[in-house]
Amino acid sequence: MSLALGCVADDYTGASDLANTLTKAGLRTIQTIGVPEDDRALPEADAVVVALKSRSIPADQAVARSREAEGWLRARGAAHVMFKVCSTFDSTEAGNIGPVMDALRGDAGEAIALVTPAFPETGRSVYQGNLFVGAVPLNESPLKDHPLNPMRDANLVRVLERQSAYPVGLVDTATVARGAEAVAARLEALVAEGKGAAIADAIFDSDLAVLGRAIIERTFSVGASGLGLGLARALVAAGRGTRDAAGAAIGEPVGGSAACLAGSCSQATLQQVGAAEALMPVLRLDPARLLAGADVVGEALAFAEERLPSGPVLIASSAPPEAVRALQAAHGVDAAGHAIEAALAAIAEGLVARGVRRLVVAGGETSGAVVDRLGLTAFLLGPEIAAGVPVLRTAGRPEPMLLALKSGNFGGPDFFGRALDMMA
Ligand SMILES: Nc1ncnc2c1ncn2[C@@H]1O[C@H](COP(=O)(O)OP(=O)(O)OP(=O)(O)O)[C@@H](O)[C@H]1O
Ligand SMILES: O=C(O)[C@@H](O)C(=O)CO
Repeated sequence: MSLALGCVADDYTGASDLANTLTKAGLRTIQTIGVPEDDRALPEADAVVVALKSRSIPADQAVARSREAEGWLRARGAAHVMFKVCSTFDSTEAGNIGPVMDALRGDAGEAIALVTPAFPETGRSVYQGNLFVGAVPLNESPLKDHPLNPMRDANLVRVLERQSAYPVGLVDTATVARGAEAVAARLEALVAEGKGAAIADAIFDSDLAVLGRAIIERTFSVGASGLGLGLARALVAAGRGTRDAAGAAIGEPVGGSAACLAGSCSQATLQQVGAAEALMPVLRLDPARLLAGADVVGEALAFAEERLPSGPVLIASSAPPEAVRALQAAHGVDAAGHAIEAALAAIAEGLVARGVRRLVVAGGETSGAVVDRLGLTAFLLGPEIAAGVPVLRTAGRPEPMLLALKSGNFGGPDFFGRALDMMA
């Protein structure tokens, strides 16, 4: 395997989002769960996205796991490694974007990391270093109420400088508009100033194409799927891609029953769960009872077992911000989050034991818990359900499954129905 591009993603939904973008742009892409064993046979690929569940763990653990993933990718020919972060820069004051970026940049021998979470396809843009979600700055968007990492500052130069050991500069939109050479020159000027990273403005896909051309000969960058698009376009233009069919085939139907799990409390997911009530039986879990020791998992599996023969079900813990805050006040942010993730993962395992082979999961941390509990190790890319959300087919599992791992903020109100139709 000689990779054109290697990627280390800090959550599983983000990994599938990026793998989807790279596939559509013409790179044969595989998503692995964690760092594969050295003797693991993988299909030929132009790009590999190593998915980690490292966004919300202690920074030293995130750094160690990310460095191991980068080393695996470099050993398979990746000259450029992109650290995939959330398009809404999900992180806390302590990181983990800054600490992981500093470590991977050092391992890559890279003088400066270009950083941009811009992803115009989903309404994420960066202007003068400020991240916008749609028409509003990050700190005025629903991300200000994120259960694990509420985003309270839209200025990413400030945000990243608080997380990194190095000063952070800006490649502004006027520089990007002048093209790849101007961006490259700006990066060298920032290196001379002692900067270790640079937030790059990007509003349109064309800006991301400029950024991809400007850094493709560098060894390391940080971004969301938009930067992945820019890098992929630069690689395909240089003849490094295979222009493979963009996720057209997911192989033979996998059969079995279908189910949906939602752990995301994002505004988009709350709307999607509400819309799903018109399509299928929906069970809304009571996290307070779960944390009080009730057998919420057993009750949910009994609910599902009774109804799965008639069609899909949806089981959700998702709740609006005020309810999330009340539960966290009573039990703690991490304790509440981890307990609910573990419960949804146990429910997923029980659903598969009852014949589910098509599974839709909403939420990055939730997807990570579910995929780890099911012991899934790699995915092939299928067609796109919604921007940033592909159908995934398990690789290496005796009985194949189809999954959709939906980032909390992605997809329209009809997402669950649309996903199930495409996974039939
Ligand atoms: N009712 C609830 N109250 C409090 N926390 C909840 C509740 N339901 C889910 N959670 C927790 O909220 C967190 C949601 O994070 P998750 O990453 O799954 O979704 P997201 O952040 O919306 O998605 P993404 O990371 O893809 O943007 C998880 O830790 C989950 O356990
Ligand atoms: O970039 C995004 O917004 C998603 O891929 C993601 O990382 C959500 O957790």
